[in-house]
Amino acid sequence: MSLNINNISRSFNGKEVVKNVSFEADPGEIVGLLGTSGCGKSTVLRAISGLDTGYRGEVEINGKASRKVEASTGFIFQEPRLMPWLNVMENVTFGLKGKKESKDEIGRKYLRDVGLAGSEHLYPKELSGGMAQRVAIARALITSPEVLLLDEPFSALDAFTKMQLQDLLLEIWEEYRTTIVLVTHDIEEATYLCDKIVILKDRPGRVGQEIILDEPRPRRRGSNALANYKTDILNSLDLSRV
Ligand SMILES: Nc1ncnc2c1ncn2[C@@H]1O[C@H](COP(=O)(O)OP(=O)(O)OP(=O)(O)O)[C@@H](O)[C@H]1O
Repeated sequence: MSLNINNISRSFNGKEVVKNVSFEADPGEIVGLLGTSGCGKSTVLRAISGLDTGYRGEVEINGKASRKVEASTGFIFQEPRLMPWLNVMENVTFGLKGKKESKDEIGRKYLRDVGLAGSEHLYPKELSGGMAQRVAIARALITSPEVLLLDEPFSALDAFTKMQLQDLLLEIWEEYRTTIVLVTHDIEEATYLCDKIVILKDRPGRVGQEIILDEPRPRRRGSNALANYKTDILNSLDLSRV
């Protein structure tokens, strides 16, 4: 599905925090929303998601204006937000209708996809942070979303788990070709994952620059090409001397 974000502005208590933000995501594209803390990334994502409707401007999904949470949209947040009284399988299949056996069969497929086969009966308190976030990814995928909105999904994880889950996200994207909008403040993450990076800057937040990453996958972390993109981003954020 395509996304057209047209001139989104948002004020809270009379203070504008995001101003005239516009960008597009083509079907199957991974678009990063990158910027320093407080520049309005989550505010823009909440407008796209339909969770917030108090903005000016327009969000178009496949060419159609939308101001509600669409069934075709999946969410992954910074914290997994699992229900502690439900086990892994029950958390993942919670939103599905139908008989338990058929729900469990679908659940097993998505748990396999995220590398959690065999963990169906564990409860959230028995999971590591990375496992819990894998459950959250499976829960988002099980509704077959055509758009995935990710708000700093890996920022609470240690560096190694973060890299594993970034690769998992790419594997999943290879299989489902979902359109993805990823909010992040992690420049390495953005350059490793994204086809396009929309840089938000200033207060109120506005689009500073769009960077197209014309770089085939699989990408190599630490490659010169990605380092060059990182320099471009730091320059765009006026952070190259920090
Ligand atoms: N519901 C709200 N009520 C009042 N102010 C808000 C609300 N939501 C966001 N803001 C303000 O809007 C600004 C942008 O917040 P937002 O969370 O979108 O930034 P962000 O770029 O995602 O930051 P971070 O990277 O730290 O999560 C901040 O100054 C924040 O305090």
